[in-house]
Amino acid sequence: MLVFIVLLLCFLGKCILRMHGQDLLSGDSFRGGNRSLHAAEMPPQKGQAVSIRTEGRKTGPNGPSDERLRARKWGQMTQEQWGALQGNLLNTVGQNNYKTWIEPLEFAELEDGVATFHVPTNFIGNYVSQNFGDLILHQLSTTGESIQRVHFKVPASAATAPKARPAVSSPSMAKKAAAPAPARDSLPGAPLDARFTFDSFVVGKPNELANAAARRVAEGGPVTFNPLFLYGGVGLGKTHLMHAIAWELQKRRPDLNVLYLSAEQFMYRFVQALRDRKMMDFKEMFRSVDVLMVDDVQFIAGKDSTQEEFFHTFNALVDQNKQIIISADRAPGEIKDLEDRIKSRLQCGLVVDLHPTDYELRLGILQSKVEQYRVQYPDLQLADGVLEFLAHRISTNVRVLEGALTRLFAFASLVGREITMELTQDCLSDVLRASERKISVEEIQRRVAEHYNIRLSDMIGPKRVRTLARPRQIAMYLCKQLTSRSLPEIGRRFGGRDHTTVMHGVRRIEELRVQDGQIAEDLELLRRSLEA
Ligand SMILES: Nc1ncnc2c1ncn2[C@@H]1O[C@H](COP(=O)(O)OP(=O)(O)OP(=O)(O)O)[C@@H](O)[C@H]1O
Repeated sequence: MLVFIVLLLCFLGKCILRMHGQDLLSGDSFRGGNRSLHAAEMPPQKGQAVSIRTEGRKTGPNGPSDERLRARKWGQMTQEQWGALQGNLLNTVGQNNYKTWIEPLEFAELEDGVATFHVPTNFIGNYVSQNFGDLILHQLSTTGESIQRVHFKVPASAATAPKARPAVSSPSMAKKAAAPAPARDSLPGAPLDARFTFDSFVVGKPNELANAAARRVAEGGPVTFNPLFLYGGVGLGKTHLMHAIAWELQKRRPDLNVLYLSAEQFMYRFVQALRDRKMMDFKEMFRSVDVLMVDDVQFIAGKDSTQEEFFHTFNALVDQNKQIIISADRAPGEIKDLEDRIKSRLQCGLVVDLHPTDYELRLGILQSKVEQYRVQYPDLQLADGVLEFLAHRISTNVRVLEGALTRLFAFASLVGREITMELTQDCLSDVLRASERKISVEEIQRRVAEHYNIRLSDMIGPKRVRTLARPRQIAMYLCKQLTSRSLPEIGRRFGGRDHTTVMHGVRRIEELRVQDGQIAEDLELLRRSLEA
């Protein structure tokens, strides 16, 4: 009997303990006991109460448990740490990449060595993972936390939100968008660069037609030409103009559903839809836009299924009288491996090319960038002639030109010096070498000989009379300025002269350039004709 009573008491005691435990667990739930340390380090989920599960742990009814307090502290610390790391990332990836790819990331949680970030779209997630994943992991590891992996995901709340899409999809606009939040996962568009507007686009002869056509489309009036096809070489402003159209349309016609994306993103979305068996959603989404802008369409050349889908999307939109704007690096007819039926569709509207920049346009772009830099570097002095020099020397593309100027300003501000010609040549020696026009020594000799009306043979011959020696020195000077040849090489091409003779000639012309207006004018004329 005694044994029975003891057993009964034990059983009742266990029941009471278990009930008590469940009561306590009803307020908060906890994660597995064997991972209790890690669970206690879990940061709170965004927008929710802390959700940490464990077994057999208790918390008082009047306040959070120790674990919960620790979890909060950890969460705050991590957000702070992430904030600090963002600064490092900005320095490493540059402002443009940062704004487009890093800024939209929201730190969500750290669990089992996996740091999770929320991203507005799967596309951004994949892009960041592929291009900046290692960098972010490296930065996170500097905090001393044990992090093996970074993971990017679209938050569930965004994926299940009602389907709505802003007129133009961009992270900054997505941030501005009022509730209800758009279904970010359904946004296939690429972020727009806030700097690429019509205001910041410098117009010159080479791009005036493209600019005018882009502006017309950006008015959002009745569709007059479809598609607008912009093409041109690398870095000539195609993307800039497309973004400018998108921004302008957003301002003027916020009712329109504008979608900008690269052909690569189009393909990516298409493949993803196939994989997820969501082709109907894909078709519906692309057919519901009012303005479709596809950048770098040459990318889909040779990709049969993507071309097929693009073709149908294109036709469906044109049939509905929806505006399409396409860009490519060459004219439709010249895109290799692009189906003929697509080529002919692309030629149906207005095909406009952006010509390579000329000196005046390059100078205009540099001047406009310098105005922007004046705000950032108010104390920096810029010597006369530097912009003209850069506009002359860097004619490859605007991207390189801009990059050179950015570097120059950053460098000058770091060393606290005026931007002189000498500093420019030092700081940008590699860019200047790389973008050197392929002007040959022979071409210079020929032009100078023509200009001074002397025989080419006299240019390289032994005679030293002033009427021949001066043009020869001018030609040597121009060879030094406009080619990458060394002094000994130049000497060899001038009838096997010694490099000291070339050096003397170059110095003499440098002096005369300042003292003698006629020589300065001749040099300018010759340089222009050689660079034309
Ligand atoms: N006319 C212009 N005025 C001001 N900035 C310009 C102009 N043309 C190009 N740029 C600048 O040059 C850079 C490169 O331009 P963009 O990216 O639009 O070139 P792209 O033609 O699309 O090149 P890619 O073929 O490589 O895609 C951008 O920073 C852009 O702002």
